[in-house]
Amino acid sequence: MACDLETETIGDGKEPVPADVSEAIRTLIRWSGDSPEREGLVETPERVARAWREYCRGYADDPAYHLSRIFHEVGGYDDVVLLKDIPFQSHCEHHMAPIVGKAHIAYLPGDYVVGISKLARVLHAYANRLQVQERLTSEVANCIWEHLKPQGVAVVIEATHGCMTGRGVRTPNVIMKTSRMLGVFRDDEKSREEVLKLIAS
Ligand SMILES: Nc1nc2c(ncn2[C@@H]2O[C@H](COP(=O)(O)OP(=O)(O)OP(=O)(O)O)[C@@H](O)[C@H]2O)c(=O)[nH]1
Ligand SMILES: [Zn+2]
Repeated sequence: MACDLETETIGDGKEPVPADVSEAIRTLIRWSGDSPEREGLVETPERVARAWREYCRGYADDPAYHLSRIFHEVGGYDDVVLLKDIPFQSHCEHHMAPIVGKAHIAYLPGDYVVGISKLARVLHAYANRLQVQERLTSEVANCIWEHLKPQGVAVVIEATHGCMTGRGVRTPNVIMKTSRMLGVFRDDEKSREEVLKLIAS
């Protein structure tokens, strides 16, 4: 599969769409109450199919790859590194509706640090899949813990779920918050309080 990890596109955006995928989307349009033969909808099945390949590009992206280039020399820096307010989009695995939010990723280095963009890349590699917020939070934290081997990792995610705002209970402006603490941030209350304060600041 052609996946350019730098620009985060899949193929050239014009790859052929299998006939059964287009037909499935035509069926969905009919089920929704419209006609797939209507002029404005004729090319929609292929557009939707390609859009979904793009929303789900994380399946072709190995999160661990982004943590394969780590640095030993940090000039004696031994305090928390925080990447705050990283915007992301995902889709919930129950309704395939948008999850939109921001993530905060912090770690206390052990022997290594990583280029900060890589933390956001790990997030997107997992977010661009069908998800539940709890698993997304855990997967990001576990990946950093396993591959960067820090003393602690804290991942906090705040997001709104389209399946709650646009359908179902139809309750707007509700934010779901999840957090996953590992190492020192899990075991030591003072360290956890410090990192949460930094995230909230
Ligand atoms: N814990 C959790 N729940 C989620 C997430 N995304 C969506 N959900 C919920 O998943 C649940 C699925 O419930 P079901 O009863 O199987 O589906 P449903 O009948 O469409 O539920 P309603 O949304 O209440 O109409 C809903 O309560 C959603 O709000 C998530 O990331 N984490
Ligand atoms: Zn949902």
